[in-house]
Amino acid sequence: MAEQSFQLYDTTLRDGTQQEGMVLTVEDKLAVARRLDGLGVGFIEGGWPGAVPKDTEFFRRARTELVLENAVLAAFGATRRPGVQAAVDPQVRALLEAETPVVTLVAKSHTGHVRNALRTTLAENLAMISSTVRHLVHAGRRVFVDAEHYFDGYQLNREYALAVVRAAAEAGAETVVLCDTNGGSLPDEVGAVVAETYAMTGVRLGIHCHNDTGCAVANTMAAVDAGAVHAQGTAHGYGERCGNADLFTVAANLVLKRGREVVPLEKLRELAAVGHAVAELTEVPGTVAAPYIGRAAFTHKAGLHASALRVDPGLYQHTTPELVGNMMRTLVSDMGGRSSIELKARELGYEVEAGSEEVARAATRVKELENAGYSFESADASFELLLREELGGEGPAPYPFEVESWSVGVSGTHVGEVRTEALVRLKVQGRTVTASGQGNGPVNALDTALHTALDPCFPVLAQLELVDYRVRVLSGETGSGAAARVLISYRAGDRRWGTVGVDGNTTAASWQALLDAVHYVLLDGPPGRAEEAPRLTAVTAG
Ligand SMILES: CC(=O)SCCNC(=O)CCNC(=O)[C@H](O)C(C)(C)COP(=O)(O)OP(=O)(O)OC[C@H]1O[C@@H](n2cnc3c(N)ncnc32)[C@H](O)[C@@H]1OP(=O)(O)O
Ligand SMILES: CC(=O)C(=O)O
Repeated sequence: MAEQSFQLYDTTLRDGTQQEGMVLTVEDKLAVARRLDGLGVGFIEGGWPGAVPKDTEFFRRARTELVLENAVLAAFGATRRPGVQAAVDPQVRALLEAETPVVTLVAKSHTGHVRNALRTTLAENLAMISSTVRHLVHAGRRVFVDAEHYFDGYQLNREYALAVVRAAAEAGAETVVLCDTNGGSLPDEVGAVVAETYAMTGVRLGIHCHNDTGCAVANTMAAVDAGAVHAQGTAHGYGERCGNADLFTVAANLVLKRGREVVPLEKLRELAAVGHAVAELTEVPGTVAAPYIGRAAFTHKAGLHASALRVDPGLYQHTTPELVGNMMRTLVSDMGGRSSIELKARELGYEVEAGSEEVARAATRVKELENAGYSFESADASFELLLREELGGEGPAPYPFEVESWSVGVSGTHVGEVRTEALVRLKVQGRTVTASGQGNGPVNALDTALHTALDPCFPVLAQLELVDYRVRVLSGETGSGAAARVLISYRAGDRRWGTVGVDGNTTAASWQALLDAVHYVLLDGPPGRAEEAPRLTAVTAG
């Protein structure tokens, strides 16, 4: 196929919203469109005006509220109904009233669908495609045709599927997009059908894949390799049933693996940020292990991986994370060794060497503690405290307060009122401070009491916000017989970190995790962490 300009086409706002659980307001859709435009995608399909009232409203508001710098807006809809003129078909009129430069028409290309779903003749379906495309082109629209069920239709009746492609192109469609609507095709089949279709029609082809065999991205890449010059997808692969091809993965693959700059390289660096922003807006998170942009995409847990990564990150990474706005991370766990500790320590800002005794001690302690039920993967603050103890070389760091005692009481009344009260007794700067706190449970009450006691002396603690609390019962899983592991997540400004506690008693495990958080902040963890300062000096400064 001769070199043709490549189109990256996003259908998050149409096919993406066909995903179970995805409900977007017009405001959400406008915001998602702005983020995708910022990424530099070529086309944004906004919805189906005339069919979905919210989408009609989206296109109405888009005229004044959506200023796109990169993308061209497309309205999606069906060909005219059988036996009706395109000009008077209300849905075709709604497509024109959306006033978008591009209209994408879904058209049947599978004879079974024409006969059984549309309940019309094969000839009338071709006429529906031709007349609708001509009508829209005549009205000044660029028209793309999504040939629905193309791959299944091609297997059933190749001549008819090809006739649909020709009819659309001859009527003026700019691109005919071959759709694996049921998502059941495999890459070799998709590649072969795209190549044959191009060889027999010479029409500019696109690809739209669903993920029902887990092959939507692979099928899209196979289609591109076979000559498709327009690829459709959705953010995070959102979409009907198992979803669509993930547009973020497709974009990164095309740019980094095929050298097709479907988005500029500098925009690709925003891929992860755009992915997270879209997930926030839709409230449907992408998967942690999503290629390129997932939190785990460049995260390393195994010790042997860490040991090679110290020498050369390319040894366990297929590309450079920064190219897609991601970063390499190391997890500390019982599956790591000294190299994992070194890499994690460096990530946290400490200059250490895997060969040092301190690092070896930290690695041993992590293995022992994890065997006793701790988990440091998401408790980076607790790990940093452990590391500092080892690097300081003098046992526990000198915290600026001591715990004398703590207690929690839960009481109830005959009318069902439940009261939880915590009492803490601390030695702060030479004085004994007693404080109480109430809460909706023991952790909340202890947290309140700690803040009441400490915030007046250490105002930085006021920024510490407990955002998540998880408890896992460990019966029989650990060497020590400990019963509960508590993980607490905190936020201060835009920083997040976690702590861990393990004990036979859930409240005592929670108290450990709460104390770690306070210690961490007071030993110059976030907030107010001095990024530039060598971390080790802070240990001795206490
Ligand atoms: C493969 C895809 O994902 S394409 C996108 C699919 N998206 C959607 O369906 C979301 C928006 N859809 C809707 O709001 C509604 O289904 C509408 C407005 C399109 C149609 O609503 P209704 O008229 O109430 O009918 P219903 O939802 O039962 O759909 C059946 C009708 O659509 C027709 N139809 C089905 N596929 C097509 C098509 N590709 N082109 C034209 N008409 C079609 C059927 O022939 C049937 O028409 P009939 O009632 O005149 O016999
Ligand atoms: C058009 C479309 O969404 C499909 O065929 O899957």
